[in-house]
Amino acid sequence: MTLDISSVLQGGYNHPLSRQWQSRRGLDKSMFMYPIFITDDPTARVEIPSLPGQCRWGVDRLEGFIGPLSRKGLRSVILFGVPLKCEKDARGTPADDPQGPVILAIKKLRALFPALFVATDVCLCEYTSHGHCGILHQDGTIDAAPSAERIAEVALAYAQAGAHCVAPSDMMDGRVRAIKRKLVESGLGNKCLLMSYSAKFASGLYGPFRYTHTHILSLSLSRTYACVLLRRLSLLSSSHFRDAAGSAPSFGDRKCYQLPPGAKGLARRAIQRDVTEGADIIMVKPSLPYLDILADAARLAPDYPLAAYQVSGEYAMVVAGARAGVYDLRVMAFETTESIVRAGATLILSYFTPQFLDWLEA
Ligand SMILES: NCc1[nH]cc(CCC(=O)O)c1CC(=O)O
Ligand SMILES: [Zn+2]
Ligand SMILES: [Zn+2]
Repeated sequence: MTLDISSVLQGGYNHPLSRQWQSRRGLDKSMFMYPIFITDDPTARVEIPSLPGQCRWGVDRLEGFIGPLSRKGLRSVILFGVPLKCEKDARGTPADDPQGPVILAIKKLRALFPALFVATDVCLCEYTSHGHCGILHQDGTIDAAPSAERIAEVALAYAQAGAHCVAPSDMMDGRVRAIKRKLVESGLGNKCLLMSYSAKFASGLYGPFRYTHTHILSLSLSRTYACVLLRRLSLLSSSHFRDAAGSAPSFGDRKCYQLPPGAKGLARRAIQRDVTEGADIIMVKPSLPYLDILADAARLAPDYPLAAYQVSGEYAMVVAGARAGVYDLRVMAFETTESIVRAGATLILSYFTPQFLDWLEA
């Protein structure tokens, strides 16, 4: 029996919030999905200097952190694992460790906040020894089929732990179909939403995010590949040094899977591909430099909710400009967000979410 994943629609509107995302409307609280960083020290609350106002949180802190936001109208979060103590390997084994921070956080948030929509970023880079988002051939290039399969396995583990939504951010070929298939086969096809980072560009704007994964400035990360040390010698500019202990690859870059900034055609093809592979929500990332892609996505996939990720570097830019006295923070947070909605987004992944809960208070 072949599995017809294109017949499965219910996963996309199983939740009251995902039903709201089906229609286009003006800015409101339910459009915001808040990205939060969960680390493996249960009591941690560590500020992230490059992302002012954002912290890495331990699971024991989630009640105190999310409780007040939930009372202000927070509807959804997306979880990013920041493992700092685990043993990383070539296949990203800790990604679906039942005792890992993401799975524990899913369970905790579901139990504490029944009305909160819990999405999880799905990627291997935080958990692989080489820091790439997939599984590699001996020569260091991406091995597509096992990468998609492994990512699907991790997504399934998050869905089984109770995630309402799994969101693959790796940009591996075939992973949307692999994930959807696994969800359907496991009886979760009509329960768990698949939000695909469909058009994710190889952007300089992920800098602060990679820094969120930085524990100590250390050069002792991965020694799996012979070329690493050699390459590292040429990568010791301050910015690469900073990335070195985070989720940044220990050699090479992500340009073989994330899209080149000028590649409108590839972005359009990736969006259409993910639609046919069974995505329930299409995402464009970053947001502001790619509003044309967002508008294209709205035309290419008019029948789908459309997400935009205003990424760490965009947030940092808005905050930095405000701190430098260039403009008012609130004015620019609204202006950038409104432009994203105008371009066609029905939901926004935003580090400004807590502020908007205050600002949108009627
Ligand atoms: N797959 C990892 C991942 N998932 C989300 C982001 C960026 C999020 C942000 O910058 O806010 C990244 C960084 C990257 O691809 O290098
Ligand atoms: Zn990744
Ligand atoms: Zn590569």
